[in-house]
Amino acid sequence: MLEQRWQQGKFVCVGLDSDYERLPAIAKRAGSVEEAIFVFNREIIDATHDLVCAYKPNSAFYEAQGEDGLRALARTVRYIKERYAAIPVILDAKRADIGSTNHGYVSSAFDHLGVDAITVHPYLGKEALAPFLERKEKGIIVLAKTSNPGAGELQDLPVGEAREPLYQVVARHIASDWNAQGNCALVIGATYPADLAKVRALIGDMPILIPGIGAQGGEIAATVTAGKDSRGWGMIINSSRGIIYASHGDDFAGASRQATEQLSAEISRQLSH
Ligand SMILES: O=c1ccn([C@@H]2O[C@H](COP(=O)(O)O)[C@@H](O)[C@H]2O)c(=O)[nH]1
Repeated sequence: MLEQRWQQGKFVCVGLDSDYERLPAIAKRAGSVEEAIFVFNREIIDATHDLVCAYKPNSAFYEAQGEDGLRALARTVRYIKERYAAIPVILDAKRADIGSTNHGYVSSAFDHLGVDAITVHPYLGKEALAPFLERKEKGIIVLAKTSNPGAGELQDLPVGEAREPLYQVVARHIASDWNAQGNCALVIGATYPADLAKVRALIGDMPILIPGIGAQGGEIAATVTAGKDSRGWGMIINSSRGIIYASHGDDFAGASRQATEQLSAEISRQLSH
């Protein structure tokens, strides 16, 4: 699914981090919390669907609203699947536990919610993540170097005989060993372009989900230079707040389209250099 989108020059992932408290008044007038979040998402999806390579709802914003939020998330995923079936949906939930518990996370995300991919953290190791990794028709996107300022506290620690930073060890393990089904990808923050380049050199053409553009300070030019694969593809470049809150007025959907178009055009410009 991603390759089809990349072939069309689409690299932007719209992060549906729909925080009820930040929704424009016009969306809140839709009624319940569930309805407001769903309507907000639907308008943004309808306004951006032809520009994106993926949508990425972050489960935190939906869980925060209890049952209303969870119903809005389920309706949002269903809406994308029914209207825009070619667009992958990534659930950003950063799951992972011992193997037996992971079966529950897998059923919840893939069988009930119906998303195409999920983010997980690697801390419990390949054995524990087997229930995710075995789902060869789904994408398993593993955190390697996150975008936050404190990411290096653990992720940069030198490990093993070669004293390699931990995030590089994680990236190599996943590319060489965990990816037997060809369904893995990595998360590398746009805020660390030098590390992004190092990881790209280690993992070949494996996809990378790249958050941290815009609100967190990541720059497009450095991200594209460091993140593109040998085909000039391989990037899922996420922007959440920069797109969905581009306007807080009645024109929020149009503004989200404009912000997506701008980001997409900037990525294309960098790719053509
Ligand atoms: O390293 C990471 C991993 C995930 N995220 C998530 O991506 C979006 C970023 O939102 P912006 O508003 O574009 O900053 C959000 O859902 C994060 O939880 C990340 O930022 N960094």
